Amino acid sequence: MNNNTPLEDLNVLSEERLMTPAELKKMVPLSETGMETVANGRRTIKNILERTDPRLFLVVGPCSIHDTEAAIDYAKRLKVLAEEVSDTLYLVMRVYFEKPRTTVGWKGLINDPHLNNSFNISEGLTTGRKLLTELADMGIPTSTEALDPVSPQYLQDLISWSAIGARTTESQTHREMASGLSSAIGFKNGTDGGLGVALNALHSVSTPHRFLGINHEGEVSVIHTRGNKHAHIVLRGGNKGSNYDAQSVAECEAALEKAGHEANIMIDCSHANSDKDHNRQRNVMQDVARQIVDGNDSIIGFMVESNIGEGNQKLTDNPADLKYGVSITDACVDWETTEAMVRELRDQVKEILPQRKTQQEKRKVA
Ligand SMILES: O=C[C@H](O)[C@H](O)COP(=O)(O)O
Ligand SMILES: C=C(OP(=O)(O)O)C(=O)O
Repeated sequence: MNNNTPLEDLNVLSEERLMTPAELKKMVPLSETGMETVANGRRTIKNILERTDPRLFLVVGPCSIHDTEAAIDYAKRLKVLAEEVSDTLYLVMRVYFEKPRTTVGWKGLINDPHLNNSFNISEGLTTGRKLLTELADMGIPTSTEALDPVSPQYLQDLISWSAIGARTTESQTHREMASGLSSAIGFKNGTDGGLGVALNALHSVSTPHRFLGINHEGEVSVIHTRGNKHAHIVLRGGNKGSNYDAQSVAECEAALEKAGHEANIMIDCSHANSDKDHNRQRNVMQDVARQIVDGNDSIIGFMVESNIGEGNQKLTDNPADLKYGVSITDACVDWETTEAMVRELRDQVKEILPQRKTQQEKRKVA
């Protein structure tokens, strides 16, 4: 029991002390090889954003990770595909442990690693860190949604690209947190499709902030950030429809220019851009690939929700009944479709890569 007055914690049931970030890192350290993977992943993405690398990067993988064995299985396939297309595309695996829910539901592996409302967050963080270190050892660059403002201290040293989701792009807490992240970061447009919140986020995140957080020893601290200079927008569609078409992309470019931001746009093929129909992700990618072939040079990457098996499944009272490699959050394209989509994109874009480089060089000179 604590010594609080009867006026405090009226809605708090209990508290448990968690290991510190330093303790978890000591227990699950990052190897030299893993460190190289992360450093190389971050550098490559930043080079793509800065246009010193003409390739496109793809954030591709499960909507959420609930089974680490299946995640390793997926990663092994991705590694082979990544090498095959590496002349044109840079593949980064989606390793999402924290899910922002519209109302309520399973909030991800960190919050409830046993999928049964036992909420063993300490185990969730440990399992998540172990998976990320294993992936880094395999040479797989990873990405995640930075949702909880405390968890980055436990995991972000393993991440090459981060997202701030549509539900939190407008949140000051998330913009402050992102201003201190070491990876490049994508801000989704709002759930209503509005670009304004993401444009404001790009302004905010590039600026230094002072805010409350924890340090590596787990002590409550005032965090003073430098500002993140590698932030960009992610178009994911909204309540009123999709926003990946050429006109929406042109409107986004104009809005970025007016606000004084780099014209760097990632297209999320899923979410409201696919109307949550996983099969439509392929059409979105094909349409956007055509825009790139036709000369668009503001699109720097894609997001795809992909898994071993197609679609999704409901999480029931018996997690042992779950089908292997199938999402328990948003529906995903299966592995075979993922391969086909990635190869199709590579084949289309490969031809114009030298031209794209020239356009980028021209832009740098201008
Ligand atoms: O990407 C995942 C979901 O779209 C997001 O977490 C919202 O999910 P929900 O509407 O099922 O809660
Ligand atoms: C939750 C996600 O997307 P959004 O924020 O666009 O809904 C996601 O990418 O997992």
